[in-house]
Amino acid sequence: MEIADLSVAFDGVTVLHGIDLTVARRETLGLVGESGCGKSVTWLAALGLLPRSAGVTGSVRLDGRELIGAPAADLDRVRGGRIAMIFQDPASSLNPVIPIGRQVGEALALHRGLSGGAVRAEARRLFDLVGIPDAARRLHAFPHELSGGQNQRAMIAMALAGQPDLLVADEPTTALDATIQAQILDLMASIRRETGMAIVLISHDLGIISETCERVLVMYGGRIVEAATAEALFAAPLHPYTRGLLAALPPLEGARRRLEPIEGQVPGPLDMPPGCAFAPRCPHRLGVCEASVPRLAEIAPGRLAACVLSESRMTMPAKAATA
Ligand SMILES: Nc1ncnc2c1ncn2[C@@H]1O[C@H](COP(=O)(O)OP(=O)(O)OP(=O)(O)O)[C@@H](O)[C@H]1O
Repeated sequence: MEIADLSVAFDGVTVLHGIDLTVARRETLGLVGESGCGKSVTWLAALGLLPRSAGVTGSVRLDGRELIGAPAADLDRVRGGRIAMIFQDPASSLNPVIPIGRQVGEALALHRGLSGGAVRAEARRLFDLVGIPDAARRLHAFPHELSGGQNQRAMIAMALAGQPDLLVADEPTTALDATIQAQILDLMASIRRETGMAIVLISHDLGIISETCERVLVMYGGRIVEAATAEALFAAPLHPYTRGLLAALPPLEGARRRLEPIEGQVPGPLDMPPGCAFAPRCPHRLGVCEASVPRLAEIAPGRLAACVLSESRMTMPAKAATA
């Protein structure tokens, strides 16, 4: 999937500013950033799921075919078929008055053209695959009869019904407790290994991203501010915002240290500063940062950052760069 110069405005106020990103087959891509930075809007816009009133410009291509402005019937085939999306709160995404088996069955009929016994057999296979115990009985259950973790597994089963090439998971485990969270992430990883589908994981949690994703995009103020492999990003983050996110994370190993919060708050779309959106919170800001928006530049192969200081950071010893 190739997204180019994707922008979104609500009531004339731009919230997403020219996003460029690609997702390759079988890849796991993480999208991270604080609340309101545009993670969800990027994907809702890409899949044509925003309200009609939203102004969406740019290009979203799947295997070269443009999705922005594509006929509704084409988008219906893509959504759920080629690309599936799961959300934070399974209970609000599932229909509360329809047994979950039937909801999975509808997806199987729509995207795979199955009917009758074939639907029941495949729904059961999918429930087994996502680890819902006693699948035959649970297919008849309503969402309120299942736990949060089981409902999220049912959502994943529904997402898999169309055999998608790409699964976009928007905070899929935020509503779940820590052990169930780990199980759901393991489940997604094992399904990816089996099916070869790509996964885009949207999360505000860098820990989850580091464990799950090969490549990471960091978003701030409706823009991508850093892009790198997970390994490079966690070893030596370039953008001061990424460094701030990492400094605010409790270390799992080594000596305990005081966590450093990022002072201030993410600016809303109406009070976006004129230059770099992070400048008002940045401990290293220069005059130039407040004057113009820094370009997302390739600092090294596969490493992009939108910060005037990132080039010099790249040449600094790692210890100084992360300080
Ligand atoms: N339907 C809408 N109408 C108006 N503004 C919206 C709408 N949807 C999102 N926004 C605004 O777009 C911006 C980006 O929102 P988005 O939901 O993409 O952020 P996010 O990074 O996914 O945050 P979160 O982690 O809280 O979901 C925010 O300022 C939000 O208020």
